[in-house]
Amino acid sequence: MAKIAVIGAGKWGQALHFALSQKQECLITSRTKRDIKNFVTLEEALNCPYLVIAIPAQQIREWLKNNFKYKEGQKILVASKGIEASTGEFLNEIYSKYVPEDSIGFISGPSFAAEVIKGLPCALVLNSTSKKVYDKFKPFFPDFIKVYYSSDVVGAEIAGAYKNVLAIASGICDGLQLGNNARASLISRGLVEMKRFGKKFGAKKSSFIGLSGAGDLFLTASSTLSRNYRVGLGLAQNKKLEDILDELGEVAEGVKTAEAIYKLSEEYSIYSPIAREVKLILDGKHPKDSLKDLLRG
Ligand SMILES: NC(=O)C1=CN([C@@H]2O[C@H](COP(=O)(O)OP(=O)(O)OC[C@H]3O[C@@H](n4cnc5c(N)ncnc54)[C@H](O)[C@@H]3O)[C@@H](O)[C@H]2O)C=CC1
Ligand SMILES: O=C(CO)COP(=O)(O)O
Repeated sequence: MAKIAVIGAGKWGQALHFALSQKQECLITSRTKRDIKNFVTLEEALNCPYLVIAIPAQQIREWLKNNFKYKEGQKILVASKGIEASTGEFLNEIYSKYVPEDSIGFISGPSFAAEVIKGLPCALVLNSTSKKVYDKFKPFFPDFIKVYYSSDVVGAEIAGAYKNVLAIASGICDGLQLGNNARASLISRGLVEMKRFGKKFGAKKSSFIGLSGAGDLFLTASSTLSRNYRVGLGLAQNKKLEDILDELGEVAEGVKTAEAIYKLSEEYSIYSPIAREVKLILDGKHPKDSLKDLLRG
């Protein structure tokens, strides 16, 4: 009987399923039936003692409410990266109503699904307030993934969510052909910005200079493999957001997360100029006007 199951068969769920199938049998489930080895019903997946949940951040609250009942002893790994836009709540806060804190972990770090599913090497961080969660999940991972431990759940979550917004900004920067200097400036100021934001919520500085922050930011903000970066490219071409997202056909968490960061920054008086401009561009501001405001500010 399989011990571990992935919930959500999007790009990341499938890549994690591939990775976690290297050393043991791993089940997978999603809303619609897929032709994937070891695809099972949701009920069967939920009976496993180890679950990896890879559904988009904005859908998690509803999904938990409708489908999830924690079983004593279960360990949960959350693979999503985003902040809920309607409430500004972090994922660990949403999950805390369903899963005991010592039984849940959050994965972060640079990891394009398209490379993981080819078995290319990468390094991730498993963030949990309980090291036991890391000790339990680590043996499931294949040799091509190095998994580090951190207790900074909030820092990892903020870094993973914020970098998606910065990747949109970077895509806009490249789409406008502003050059390599501009992109490097944007990324490094973005790193400072996400660290400042994280500090307000108790995140550790080290998470931002490590894999969860700089690692994932450098990756996502400089590659067309990133959906968020591609959203930025589209915005720079004055395409409508709706059309960009339709064409993408996959989730770009930065779109909703920009809204969440904007709201939280207003509420807590945090200076977040890049995230703010991304939110305004998503709402229709011209990217060139944003650029002028950022350079002036
Ligand atoms: N693709 C990647 O390289 C990586 C993605 N992530 C994160 O993983 C999460 C999922 O991303 P992807 O799998 O890439 O997105 P995707 O767009 O490829 O797939 C999303 C999946 O979630 C499912 N889903 C959507 N709404 C649902 C609901 N209400 N109930 C149940 N399932 C639902 C969809 O059916 C689909 O299978 C995101 O938060 C993303 O930021 C994290 C690391 C890498
Ligand atoms: O989080 C990711 C890589 O670590 C994936 O980024 P995108 O969602 O922008 O493709």
